[in-house]
Amino acid sequence: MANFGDYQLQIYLQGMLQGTTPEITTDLARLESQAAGKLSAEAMGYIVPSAGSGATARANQAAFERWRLVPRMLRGSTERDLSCTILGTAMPAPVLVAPIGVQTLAHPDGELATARAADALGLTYTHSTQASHAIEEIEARNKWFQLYYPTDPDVCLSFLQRAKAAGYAVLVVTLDTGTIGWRPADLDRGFLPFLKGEGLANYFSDPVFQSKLAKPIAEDPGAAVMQWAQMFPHVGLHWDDLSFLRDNWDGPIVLKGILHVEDAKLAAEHGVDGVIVSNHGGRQVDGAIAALDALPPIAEAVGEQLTVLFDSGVRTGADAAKALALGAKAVLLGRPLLYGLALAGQPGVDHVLRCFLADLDLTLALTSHANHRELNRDSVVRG
Ligand SMILES: Cc1cc2nc3c(=O)[nH]c(=O)nc-3n(C[C@H](O)[C@H](O)[C@H](O)COP(=O)(O)O)c2cc1C
Ligand SMILES: CCCCCCC(=O)C(=O)O
Repeated sequence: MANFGDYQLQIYLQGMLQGTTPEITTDLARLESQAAGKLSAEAMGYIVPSAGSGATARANQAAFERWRLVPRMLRGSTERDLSCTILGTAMPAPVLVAPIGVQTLAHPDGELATARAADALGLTYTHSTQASHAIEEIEARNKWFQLYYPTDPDVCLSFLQRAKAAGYAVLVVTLDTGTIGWRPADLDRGFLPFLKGEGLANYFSDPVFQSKLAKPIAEDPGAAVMQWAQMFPHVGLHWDDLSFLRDNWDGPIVLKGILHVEDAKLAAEHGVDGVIVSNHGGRQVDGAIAALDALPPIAEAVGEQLTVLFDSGVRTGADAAKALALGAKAVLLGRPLLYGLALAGQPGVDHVLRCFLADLDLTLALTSHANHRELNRDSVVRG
């Protein structure tokens, strides 16, 4: 059996034997500056920054710095097994592709490339409601659908039915983006891709959405964008609204954007199957708690009842190992994949995923773990 860590040896050998080095950095924290050379200022302004002063994104990084792994010795395994089954989806590693909208901002192939790269490794790809490609266009064996719950129930139902028909296994309902956060980098440029009609593929391809327009989209695209702008903000969404999803989606439901332990308990009471502890990579509430700091109490409170997943600021194998030790069953990776996409399309995403999996695998090897399930609260200390 091969280990994900073998990618490290492959890179060394290519350097030594063929004299070639990776075109894309292996340091995921440096990807951002490398991608900056490829992306327009508008795209960088949308993708990279966080809400407001950036305090939440900084807090995410600081929290990972505070927690430290405590390596064990002499109990490791030559072969590591990172496989797991999350909410019925078999995965080769506890790593998923986070839902990311409007990926054609980064590369013309957008979500098609990201999904293919994930699929080639057997990883799960999560498709955003705000994607540049429609639900039906995604080819991946393991795919989950992320819902931004539209205010129009007919359109919402249509999304659920389309996702089910297209083979999406799990519904991820994002709760932290009832409306867009205060994002100065975009505001200063007056730029929001959706208002240019980008990232609306799921809406524009939707027959129910189309039926609500006075004219076909091709004849009046501006009116279609405005119709979307009416349906997207949903700050009035309430716990009671989840029953509509439960009634119309027969697979697992995961709530994304949970940070408060009471909300995690409410999630369990409302019959969902999992939560993603996330602050949206710091893009929504400036000054919010670091996602990693929110994880331990939530995992403790609902970890037995719900599948607890994690994202926001994960950049290294050590970051993933810390989140897993603190109670997450798997982590989702966000911006680094978009940077890989910007740099080289599908092969760029593939490289980033392989680097990340290799780093996680080697972290387990070096801390004497045969698999990620052995990580627990004793594997970390808070500095
Ligand atoms: C450009 C961009 C677009 C995003 N679009 C979505 C989206 O459509 N739906 C969603 O639930 N989260 C979205 N997210 C948030 C990610 O799913 C994830 O929570 C976040 O990126 C994790 O933090 P990280 O980027 O630090 O890894 C987006 C993030 C970025 C950077
Ligand atoms: C009108 C805002 C839509 C945001 C959708 C994409 C997203 O989640 C992001 O963080 O950006």
